Amino acid sequence: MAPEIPVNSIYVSEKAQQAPSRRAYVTFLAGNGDYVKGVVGLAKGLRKVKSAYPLVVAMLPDVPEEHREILRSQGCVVREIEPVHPPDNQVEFAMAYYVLNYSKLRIWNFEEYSKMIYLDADIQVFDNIDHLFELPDGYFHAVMDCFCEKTWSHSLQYSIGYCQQCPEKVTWPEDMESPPPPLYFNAGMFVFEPSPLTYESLLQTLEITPPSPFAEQDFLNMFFEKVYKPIPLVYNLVLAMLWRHPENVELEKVKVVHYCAAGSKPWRYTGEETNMDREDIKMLVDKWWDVYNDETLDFKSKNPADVEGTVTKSSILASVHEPEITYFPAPSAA
Ligand SMILES: O=c1ccn([C@@H]2O[C@H](COP(=O)(O)OP(=O)(O)O[C@H]3O[C@H](CO)[C@H](O)[C@H](O)[C@H]3O)[C@@H](O)[C@H]2O)c(=O)[nH]1
Ligand SMILES: O[C@H]1[C@H](O)[C@@H](O)[C@H](O)[C@@H](O)[C@H]1O
Repeated sequence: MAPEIPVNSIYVSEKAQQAPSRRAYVTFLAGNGDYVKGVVGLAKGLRKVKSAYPLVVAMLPDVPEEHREILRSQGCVVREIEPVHPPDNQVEFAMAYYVLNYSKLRIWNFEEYSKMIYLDADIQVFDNIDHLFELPDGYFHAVMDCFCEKTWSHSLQYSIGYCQQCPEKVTWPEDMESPPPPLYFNAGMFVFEPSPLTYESLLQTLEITPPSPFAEQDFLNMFFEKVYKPIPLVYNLVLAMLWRHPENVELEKVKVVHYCAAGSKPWRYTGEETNMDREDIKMLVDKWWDVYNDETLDFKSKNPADVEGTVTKSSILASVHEPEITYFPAPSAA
């Protein structure tokens, strides 16, 4: 059950005036695996679209120093965070490693920033989205998710074929005990205001909230239910939308692509998984690589001392592997 959270309880800190210097993008990085490539791609993507704001990388202590160095050399602001653990519970996460993502809650404590745009490391920005910093404070802005992929098979929505992307196709049965679920966002991209009070409230609420399959995504949906404001899907194209709801997608207008469908992470892409052989997917994966491989997008520091160590960047990146989870025990299945 969602707690009652009136709009004014999303604390907007007094310091949260919209000074441009206090705005930033923020992403999350865990482990010694290959998601660092996603962050490098994202940093270069933001540079390509001439974003005016820095990219902060909130990272767990298990990110190795050489990966931190790569990110600094790409102009990122490296911020170490402590892991956040959900209360013990027997839950089967949609993907076992989703337990890591509760640590994202730490970004509400980045109070030197007044407004931030969170982007997962498997996101690429193909058009400037700086204007989203102008969205009104006091809300949680994000794109509505789709419930049609197998990762949703634990849910009632999936079992009856209901999706909020096309609520008239399979309507919510009248004889259902519960009302249709509230609008649900994908937590790979959102606009928010850091605030120590919201941060404390998030952590305290987490302590009494049992974990659930989509980990922090479910939790944030519950916590911010009353202040959630959907934004157009061009700001976070969840790739499954291409085959589940093509009528809702105008691909040429999409600004932000989220490579979250199984098999779609560009740096692991083989084309073999279901739906990965589609022309639109191949085009989007190629587009990601074009940005990643474009050396003209590498950060050019004004201070030569800052770029020390960048010579070995390519060789380090070429050798990074899929992540090993070192910080959290694997969650037990229900
Ligand atoms: O080993 C890892 C695993 C994940 N991540 C970070 O965690 C993010 C989320 O992981 P995925 O991108 O693999 O997850 P999905 O896109 O499938 O996840 C969706 O559901 C998750 C539920 O926990 C989160 O809400 C996430 O933001 C949302 O897009 C990554 O982008 C990355 O920033 C790492 O740094 N290292
Ligand atoms: O929010 C989720 C998440 O991003 C998963 O990675 C994806 O498999 C689902 O389709 C999506 O609804």
